[in-house]
Amino acid sequence: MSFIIAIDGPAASGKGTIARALARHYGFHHLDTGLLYRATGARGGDPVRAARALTPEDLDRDDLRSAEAGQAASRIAAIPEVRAALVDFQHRFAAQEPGAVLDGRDIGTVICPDAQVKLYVTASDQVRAARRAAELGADPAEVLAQLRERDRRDSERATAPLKPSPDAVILDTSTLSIGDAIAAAMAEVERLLPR
Ligand SMILES: Nc1ncnc2c1ncn2[C@@H]1O[C@H](COP(=O)(O)OP(=O)(O)OP(=O)(O)O)[C@@H](O)[C@H]1O
Ligand SMILES: Nc1ccn([C@@H]2O[C@H](COP(=O)(O)O)[C@@H](O)[C@H]2O)c(=O)n1
Repeated sequence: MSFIIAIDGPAASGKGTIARALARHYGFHHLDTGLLYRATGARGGDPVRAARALTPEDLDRDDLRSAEAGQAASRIAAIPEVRAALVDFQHRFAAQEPGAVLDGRDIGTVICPDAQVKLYVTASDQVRAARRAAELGADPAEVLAQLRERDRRDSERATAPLKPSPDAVILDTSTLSIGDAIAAAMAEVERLLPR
């Protein structure tokens, strides 16, 4: 049986950074599930049709990391039929041996409720905005407003809202360096990894 690490959290909390490091360390497959929603939004047209037609190549587009693509993603992510169209791909990805790390908003709650490790990675709004602004070379105040709008939309939607699974370990990275955040996440995996 594949070993699944589910990592959820709000925008720019550092979940992708941790997910990539864990996948590299353990030799697991990694899926940034936000890319599915970003690529669906970037396809344009009817979002449900776009989600159903998504191919792995769509995830390689080089315009998916922009703030605009993030906003478009969070709008179409609130549509239940869009989410339903993306479930099978995520389940197949998670089933790969020897294990998989998926990061997103609903991995521990909806997509992989039986994941062996569940982390909810968070950080203060200001810290997240500063990190994302530095990454994009953007204005921190503008990024802060966008993050808050996206988090509100993601948390308040009716289907698969952003929230920690009751059995998730909460990891607040506000005052942690990247190395310390990865070490804290790895300590949790080590506790639960069968030997
Ligand atoms: N602990 C940390 N300390 C400082 N910078 C960090 C830390 N963790 C992540 N970062 C930086 O913050 C930015 C956002 O991190 P990352 O992309 O991992 O977040 P995310 O939660 O996956 O974002 P998204 O929701 O957009 O997918 C990146 O530039 C990353 O290098
Ligand atoms: N499991 C997920 C992952 C993402 N979303 C939505 O996509 C937007 C972009 O995600 P990033 O991780 O790339 O920032 C995000 O704001 C969510 O609306 C989702 O709904 N479920």
